[in-house]
Amino acid sequence: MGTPPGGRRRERRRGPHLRASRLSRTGVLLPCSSLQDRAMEREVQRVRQAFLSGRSRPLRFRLQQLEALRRMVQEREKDILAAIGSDLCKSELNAYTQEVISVLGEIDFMLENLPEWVTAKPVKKNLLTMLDEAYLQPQPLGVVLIIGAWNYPFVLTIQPLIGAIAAGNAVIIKPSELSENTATILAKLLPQYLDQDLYIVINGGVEETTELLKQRFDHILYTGNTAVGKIVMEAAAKHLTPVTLELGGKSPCYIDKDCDLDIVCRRITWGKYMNCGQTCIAPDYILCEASLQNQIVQKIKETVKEFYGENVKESPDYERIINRRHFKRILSLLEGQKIAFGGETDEATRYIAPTVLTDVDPKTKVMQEEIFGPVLPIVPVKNVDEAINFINEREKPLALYVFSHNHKLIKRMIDETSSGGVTGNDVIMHFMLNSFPFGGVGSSGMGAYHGKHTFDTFSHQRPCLLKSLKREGANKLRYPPNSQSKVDWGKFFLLKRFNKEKLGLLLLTFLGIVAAVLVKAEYY
Ligand SMILES: NC(=O)c1ccc[n+]([C@@H]2O[C@H](COP(=O)([O-])OP(=O)(O)OC[C@H]3O[C@@H](n4cnc5c(N)ncnc54)[C@H](O)[C@@H]3O)[C@@H](O)[C@H]2O)c1
Ligand SMILES: CCCCCCCCCCCCC/C=C/C=O
Repeated sequence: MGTPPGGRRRERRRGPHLRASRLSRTGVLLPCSSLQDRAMEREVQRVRQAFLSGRSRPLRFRLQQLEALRRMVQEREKDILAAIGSDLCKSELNAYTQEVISVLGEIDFMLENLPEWVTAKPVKKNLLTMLDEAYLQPQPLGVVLIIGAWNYPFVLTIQPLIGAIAAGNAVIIKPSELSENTATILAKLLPQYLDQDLYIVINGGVEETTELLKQRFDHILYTGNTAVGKIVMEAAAKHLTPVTLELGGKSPCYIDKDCDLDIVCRRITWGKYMNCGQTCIAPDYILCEASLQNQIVQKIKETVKEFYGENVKESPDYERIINRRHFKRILSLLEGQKIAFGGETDEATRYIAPTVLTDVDPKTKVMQEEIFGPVLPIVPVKNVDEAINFINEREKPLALYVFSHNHKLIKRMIDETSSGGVTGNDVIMHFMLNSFPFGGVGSSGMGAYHGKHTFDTFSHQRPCLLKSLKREGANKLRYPPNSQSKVDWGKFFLLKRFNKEKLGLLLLTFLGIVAAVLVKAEYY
């Protein structure tokens, strides 16, 4: 079990940390001034120089760095779990299953597949290029910036890093300052295990992030809220830097009448109250027919007792809200609502009990913003058609959940709505399958990562066509002066069409057969 949150004392500690405006890389503290701005520029330059040295590119080096990262996670597991524990009041066991397992799984997956992914892939050729070498070569983008989130401060920062290293990039990692213990441990440990010039951690708050975003990167992957996502994208646009934005939204959960409510409620209770509701893909609210409401409340209540015991506050499996600002924000969402159960709070420890709201009016505040806390509104709808309309009238969510025995209904829900990802008859679990791209759509984000998708996100698929300096005769067809005959040849080579009235038809046909045979021989 990590250190329990220290209430006001911890809040005070976090204040000066931000005001001190420190750029800390391996413990370097700098005064708050324009000197610091230049220091930021120099740091990014230093990383770029390291990238330009070319040493991040060889497969052997990437594999070594990934193995070193795995060693770091294994050897310093206790420190990492303690840091996550202090930030979110999370037990070691929960920190391990919710964060460390995914990181280790992702590293293993990369190590296993990277040799194949980095290999150039031949592409299909046409008649014009049949004698040439044509392939796609994945190449690193350069210096990438990863801005992590605080709610799963380890996995949401390190998982993108794994793919960025695998793709051969240099990386600047900016952990969230809200999860300050994990930010500190990352700044301490990563330089002990990874190349210190290619992969650096910059810690700080809004001021440092703002300064960092003025620099030029070759890709930025940001995880966090939509408002800051727009700031990141605007800053990136100044350098035409591509972005991956892993944002949030209100992920709906539709419960059909035809289902096993005991199981449904157990799964929803797990996904909603895990990490005290601070999960980007947590079910945000429930849509169901009014007749189901009371049963759902009763079953979630029973499950909360089964999971966390009589006294949730004492459970090692129940976390706390990250800070006072978010605590107060969530409390404000309860105003005027019908609390079916839960609702107990404790400001000193930022505890909010698992809470369910019933008969929620969609116009109220709790239905206007992502809750990101342990509050579960139930919005009654007449039927699945109304549920689909309800979802489609709102911003596209990061996740969608639908529970039913009726497979056709689930398929219909998928076909007629949009969201980053979907899990049918469960919640959260699509995050755990690394063959899926993880990301949002519309206001829940753009781009995706996990597994090969992270490698692709941080790579450029470079088309390479290698020709010979011989065979100039065929190339003359495209040089001026142009003629009808050249056009006919062009049609033949590129459109596989030829003018039947023209002489030479027989010759073209013959050539066509020869070319087809050659292409086939070259391709297979
Ligand atoms: N898609 C995902 O994988 C994912 C994962 C985690 C969280 N999220 C989303 O993140 C949201 C909640 O977390 P949050 O940390 O964004 O909320 P937050 O508002 O508490 O965090 C603010 C963060 O943004 C930074 N920030 C604030 N103003 C800034 C500015 N002007 N310029 C640069 N940076 C600035 C801060 O430094 C801080 O790190 C939710 O919407 C959640 O769904 C998404
Ligand atoms: C023994 C079974 C292990 C399954 C563990 C599932 C843990 C789920 C962890 C979810 C992590 C969610 C990441 C967050 C994304 C956005 O905030």
